[in-house]
Formats: sequence, C-alpha cells, structure tokens
Amino acid sequence: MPAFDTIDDLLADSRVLVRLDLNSPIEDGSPQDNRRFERHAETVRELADAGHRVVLMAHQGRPGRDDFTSLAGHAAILADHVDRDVAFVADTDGEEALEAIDALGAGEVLLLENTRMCEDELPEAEPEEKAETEFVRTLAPHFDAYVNDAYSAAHRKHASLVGFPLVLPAYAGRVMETEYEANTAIATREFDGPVTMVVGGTKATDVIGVMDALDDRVDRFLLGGVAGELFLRAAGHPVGSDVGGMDLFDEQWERNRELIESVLDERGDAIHLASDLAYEGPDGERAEVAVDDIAEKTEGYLDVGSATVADYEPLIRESDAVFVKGALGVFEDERFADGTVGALAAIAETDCFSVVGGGDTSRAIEMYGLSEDDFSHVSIAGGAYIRALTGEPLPAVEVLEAAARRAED
Ligand SMILES: Nc1ncnc2c1ncn2[C@@H]1O[C@H](COP(=O)(O)OP(=O)(O)OP(=O)(O)O)[C@@H](O)[C@H]1O
Ligand SMILES: O=C(O)[C@H](O)COP(=O)(O)O
Repeated sequence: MPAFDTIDDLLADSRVLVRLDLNSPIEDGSPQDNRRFERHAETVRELADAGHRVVLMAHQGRPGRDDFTSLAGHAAILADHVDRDVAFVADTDGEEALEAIDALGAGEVLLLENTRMCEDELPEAEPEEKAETEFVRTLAPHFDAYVNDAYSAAHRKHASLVGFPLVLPAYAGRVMETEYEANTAIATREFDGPVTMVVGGTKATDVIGVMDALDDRVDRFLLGGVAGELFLRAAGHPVGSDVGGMDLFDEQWERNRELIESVLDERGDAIHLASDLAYEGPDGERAEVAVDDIAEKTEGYLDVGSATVADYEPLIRESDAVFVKGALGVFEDERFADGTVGALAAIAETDCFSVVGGGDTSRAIEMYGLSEDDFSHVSIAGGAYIRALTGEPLPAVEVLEAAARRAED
C-alpha cells in the first residue's frame, strides 16, 4: 500500500493546487489529445464535483525545444474531457495568475500557464531548495492543499512536483494512485504462475537496465525491437548494428555490451530471442528471414517474424502476469505490426494481471482495435514507469509520503 494520503483525505471546500502531466505530442503548434487528458480529467472532475476550488499546473516540452508551448490549447482539450469549463490564464505565478486564482469560485477549474515558463521550475534540485523558490513561496499561501496527479513526471525534482508538498498538506490524485499501484506490482505483488515481460522499443538502454534490475522477479523475457536485436548480436548473430543511415544500434551496443553479455550469461534460460525477423522486401512487402539464415546484416529489421510470434503467444497465455515495455516492431506501419499486436492480443485474451507501459507502445492498443479494458493497466508514464520497474525511488512520491508522515505526527 502506498504511504501517501489521497484526495479522499482532503478537507471540504479546499482551495487545491493540482499538478497534472499534460505533456503531449505537438503537431503544427497544437497539442494532440491523448490518454493523459482523459485520465487526469477523472481527478479534476472529482475535485470540482466535491466543490473544491481547483487550480491546475502542468508542463509542456522544455525551453529550447519545438514542443515548448503555452497550455492554452491544453485547457480546451481538458475541458472536453472534464465536461465543464476549464479557464486558462497565461501566467504561472504573477499578478494575473494570483488574481484569477483568488477569483475562483467553488467547483471552478483554472489552468495556469506552462510551469516550465517560470524560471524556478527547472532545473532539478532537492525538495528543500525547491520549496524555497519564489514560485512556491508566492503561490502556496493562496491554497489549503496540494494534490499531485502527475505520476508520469514524478521522477523529476522540479518545483511544482517536489517543492509544494513541503509547505502545503499534500495528497495523491487518482492517476497517481492507480499508476503507483500497477507499476510497482512487479516488485510488490506475489503471482502464482509465471511472470513474463515483453521487452522491445527503441530505448534499449532503458529496458536492458530494467531486465538487469528485475532479474529475480521475472521468469521470462520475450524480446523484440532494438533490444532484441542487440541480444541476438550478443548471442553471435550478425544483427543489431546500424545499416544505411540508422543510428539505433551501435551506440546502444557500445554502452550496454557488457551488461547484455552478463544478463545473457546469467539469465539465458529466461531470455527468449526472436527466431526470425521481418524486413521490407524488394517490392515494399513484408519479408521474413530465419535468424539462423542471416549471414550478414544488410537489412534494417522492423519486426519479429511469424515463427517468433507463434513462440511467444503460448508463453504469454500461460502467464499469471505480463508487463510490457516497448513494441516488438515498428507497429505504426501495418506491415510490421504483427509482433506487437500478436503479443498485445494474446495478453488481452488472457486472464492475467497485465501492465502496458510506454506512450508509444500503448498507442498500438487503439490503433489495432484492442480494448484498454482487456488490460489491468495501461500506463501513461514513460521514464517514471522505467524507474518504478527498476525499483528506483520517485522523488515526487517520496515527498508525498513524507507529507503524510508529517500530517500524522
Ligand atoms: N526493430 C525496430 N526498429 C526501429 N524501431 C522499432 C523497432 N521495433 C520497435 N520500434 C519502435 O519502438 C517504438 C516504441 O518504443 P519506445 O522505446 O519509444 O518505447 P515506449 O515505451 O513505447 O515509449 P516511451 O518510453 O517513449 O513512452 C515504436 O514507435 C516502434 O516503431
Ligand atoms: O512526458 C513525460 O514523460 C513527462 O512529462 C516528463 O517529461 P520530461 O522528460 O520533459 O521531464
């Protein structure tokens, strides 16, 4: 059980400052709707329905990057999901923001400007230091309580995440609660049958670290994607290196080579590698090759092959728990979706505890007509999910727990 208080513990009629994570893909300057809006809407609606005055903080992108924009568009998308007005003020903690905050009525919702436009938000520092910033000192007196719902940003030591819980009574929102519980299940829950992890995607460095850390909690790892090829390379196959203009493999290989070799050496019996791979054939069609028949890497492999999918499906079906991190292939292209969709469909049809993590991978669920209800949890977290799996502490969760201990004393 998490050791933090939740919004069930809020005093009636509170003025609450709520941190969400609405960080979204930006296209043509506009935020794109995604699961984060839908999930956070539940917390926002509940707080507003209870009659609290609800002020929201969130970030978008980082200074210097293309996706660093105002949250004006986010307010409109969130309003659709919450099904009530979400006012927006283009200010984080100045006069305009404070006036809008103080004018808010019971049950009303206001979104402040991108927190990363306030210079106190970044860079990362210890909570005590962040609690001393002008940003926190200016806003905090206008509130009775702070709620953190931004599990997916909980690995960052930013003012809006770790500063406020030191100076205000602090609570977890619904997203924080459910993400925390599902994502720590691999470490905290006991399962009767096999625990399987589907490992893929492009961020091989991350997932190899997870495999190493979860050594004794996972019975078998089913590999695909870039990590899968790197393990095949370590097993002596001539794949897992860049061809053409690629830069996915060689740098990650150099960085992880020793770890891959030691994980393979120690847990080889638990690691399932692809027996065949798919690539784009001469006429643009999906072509497949058995890994044993590859004499030299001349192709970019874009999916695991059909024999591999047939090997992986029964292993998933007999599992008691399945955790997914990363796609088994480039599922965005229908020709190379078989591995990812095959694995997800097998999970969906199986009555196991399942968590699908990673923003990209979870997009495959709606793209291929699967139902989110057939999974125990579809995480909206990227970096925080990885840290939860590896058992690394999340600073924003730690300060919520400390706040709960203080409240008890
Ligand atoms: N063999 C491959 N070659 C190139 N890309 C691949 C391959 N296999 C999978 N991918 C890509 O991996 C992406 C998903 O991986 P990523 O590591 O980004 O993981 P994620 O966990 O879904 O996302 P995030 O951590 O960004 O939230 C997909 O977009 C897919 O196209
Ligand atoms: O989108 C995310 O994963 C979180 O919001 C964290 O964003 P950041 O990596 O820019 O800190």
